[in-house]
This record gives sequence, structure tokens and C-alpha cells, in this order.
Amino acid sequence: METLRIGGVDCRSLADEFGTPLYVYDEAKIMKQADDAVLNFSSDKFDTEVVYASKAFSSVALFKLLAAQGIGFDVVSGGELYCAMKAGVGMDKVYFHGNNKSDQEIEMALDAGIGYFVIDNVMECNRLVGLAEKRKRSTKVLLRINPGISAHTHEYIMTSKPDSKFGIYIENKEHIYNVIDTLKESPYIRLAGFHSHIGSQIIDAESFEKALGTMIEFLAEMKRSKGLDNLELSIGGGFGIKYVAEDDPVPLGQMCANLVRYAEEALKKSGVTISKLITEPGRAMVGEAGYTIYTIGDMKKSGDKNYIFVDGGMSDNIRHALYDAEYTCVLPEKFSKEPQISYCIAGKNCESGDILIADIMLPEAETGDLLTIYSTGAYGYSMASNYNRLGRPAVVFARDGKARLIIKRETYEDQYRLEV
Ligand SMILES: Cc1ncc(COP(=O)(O)O)c(C=O)c1O
Ligand SMILES: N[C@@H](CCCC[NH3+])C(=O)O
Repeated sequence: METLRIGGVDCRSLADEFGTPLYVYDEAKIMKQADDAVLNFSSDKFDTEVVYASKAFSSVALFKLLAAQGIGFDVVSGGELYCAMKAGVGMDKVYFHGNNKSDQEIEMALDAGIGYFVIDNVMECNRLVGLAEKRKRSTKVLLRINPGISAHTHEYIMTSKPDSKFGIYIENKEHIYNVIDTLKESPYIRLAGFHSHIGSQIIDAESFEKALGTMIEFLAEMKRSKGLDNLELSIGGGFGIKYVAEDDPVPLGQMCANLVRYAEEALKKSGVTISKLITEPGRAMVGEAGYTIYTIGDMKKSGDKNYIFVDGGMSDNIRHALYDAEYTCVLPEKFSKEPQISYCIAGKNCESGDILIADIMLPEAETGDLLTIYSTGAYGYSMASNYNRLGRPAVVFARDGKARLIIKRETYEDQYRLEV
């Protein structure tokens, strides 16, 4: 029988061995994305580094896999940093992001000897300088600049509007100079460069080029006004992936190659140099490699909707409820049957918005069938919750016909353990 295999393992075997709902990653797909990014993000004019934005999905197994490919890590919390530490990744390749790092998180990162803090605002800069001095720890810093580029994506995941909560707006020279001058005085902290990130799931290459061009002009201005040159520049991540048939994103490797070439040309024109160009893909590294397998439970017709209820829902994937995100799915054991019925795929959470796919044509479904949603590898598990006290699913890596558990299913007991 024709069926869907992930990493060479069929969905029924995965469901029987690990239960459902289940997150499954095709390990070879992740490695290919990592390889493509590292190979194509390179230049003979400056150093380059690919950093994985681990908010998309973090786990010790994944961090080990990516570290072995030479990739660095963007973390935004003590928790993500802890995961990187447990995976034993090189701390010099860790970048600590976030717009409200606590003192405790800053101290943890300083003590761990991370490579870079990406400073979000003036207050954070002052706290970091004070804490580094108190602990006698040195570190490098990138300052996050909001270049004010509006990219075509969902409003909730744009980060570069002038009033965005992230970074310092490019026109706010008072705050930018304040950070630069403060860091100049610090014996422990060195300003290594600047960072920008314009949003997520951006499909048009033009927005990235605009942001890069704006940041290079900004570097030229910093050279003129502050004598800063040959700094590092991070252009963030945000590269879109394919969720549904209409999505046609530029492949990650191609995007990386284009951005490097664009940067080389823009730098030449503007007369500034950089020592390193950094990019931070999250979604594009893991999104399309991830699948969620559910078991179909009850079904019902309500109004003109044919509901399929699955054994998970917004608690394991909130993206449709939050951003109207679209997905596609199959019944993996009815792979070769003609789609003939329009279904609404809903979860078991107690919320009307608990929908995973609003409308999709599938072959006739029955209770007990498996249902597999594609491209759930980014911001699925990482944004999962315990709503209604459903446990987070297990996560599995599959490769060459073998599957291995990398995160256990959360049990009632796991939740009860936190009670006092
Ligand atoms: C600072 C920063 N870098 C990188 C990313 C990764 O974004 P994406 O997963 O869209 O590639 C994000 C998230 O949008 C981010 O906030
Ligand atoms: N979590 C979002 C994107 C935000 C990316 C992080 N700044 C998503 O699922 O698409």
C-alpha cells in the first residue's frame, strides 16, 4: 500500500511505536538545509556565520546535529541557553537575544562565556555593563537596530515597524550613540557590530535586500560619525518556507548566496568593510523537515462543515489560531485515494478557534485513520502549551528507515510534579 514515509519510516509504524499526536522530523532534511546554508553563506571578502534561531524548535539532539555542521545558536532566554549548554555546543558561537533579559539570565550567560549579547535597548546595555564589571567577565555585543523595513508578512510577526518593541529604531541616534559611548568606556564589553531582523515567514527577497542595503548605509554613517569600521553585521533570519501549494519561497541555500553577493556589492559601493556577516534562519532550517501525526477521533457535520477531530490541536500547534496560518495535510494510509470531501480539521481543546486547517479536500476519512500535517517543524512544538492539561507530544527524529525518540511525551505525572 502506498503510504507516507518520513525519513524512511511509515506513519503507522511511527504512531504505533510512539503514540499520537507525534512530532516527527526528517533528520536528513534538516542536515540538507544546514549544509546548504553553510555552503552558500560564504564570501572571500569577509567571514560568515550561520546561526540557528532556536526559538523555532530547540532540543539537545537538534543542537548537537547543527553544531556538528558548524552552526551557531541564537537563544532568547535562560531556557534556550540551558539547552545549548546541555548539548555541549561551543559557547563562543552562542548569541543571546531578547528584549528583556533578566539579571539572572545575563549572569548565567556571562558565566557560561557566551560569544555575544545582542543588546535590545539602553537600559539593558547599562545593566550588562554593570553585571560584567561585577563578575569580571568579558563578552562581545551586537546592538539590535530596527531598520524600519516593512516586509509582507502577518502583522504579528513583523518586527521592523518604527514602533516595534524590538531593537532601537534606526533614526533614534540619541539611544544608538548612548549605547556606543557607554560600551567604549567598558573594559569588559566590546561592541562587535550591529544586528537587524525584519520579521518572519517573509517570502519576497526584496525586503531582505532593502534591509541589508539600509544596514550597510547605517554602517557607513557610523564610520563617518563614530569612526567605527570593519564591524560585524547580522542580518537576522525570517526566510519563508512552503506551507501550502501556493507558497513559492526562495530555497534557503539560494537566499544565503543572494544575500552574500548583495552585501559584497553594497559594501563596495558604500566604502565600508565588515569583518563578518551573520544570518539567523530558524523556520527555514527546520520547518519543512517537521510533520505532526494525529489520530482521527470523532467526526461530525455542523452547519455546512465536516469536522474531523484529532487527538491534539492548538495546544500542540497554535499557529492557525494565532496567525491564521495555513497548512496542508494527508491521510497517510489513504495516500493514493482521490480527495473528494472538504473537511475542517479541529483539535480537542476547549476553544472555538482550535482549528488546525480550516478547509481541505481529503479522501473520505474514518475514525482511527492517521492524519499527517506537513511543515510543522518550526514554532509548533516550541509554542506548544498545556492548555486543558493536554501533555505536549513526543518528538522523534527519523532517518534511513529508523526512528529515535528525542523528546518524551509529557505525562499527567510530569505536570503533577510541579504542584506543591
Ligand atoms: C532576532 C531574530 N533572529 C532570527 C529569527 C528567526 O526567524 P525565522 O524563524 O523566521 O527565520 C527571529 C524570529 O523572527 C528573531 O527574532
Ligand atoms: N512564532 C512565529 C514567528 C515569530 C518568530 C520569532 N520572532 C510563527 O510561528 O510564525
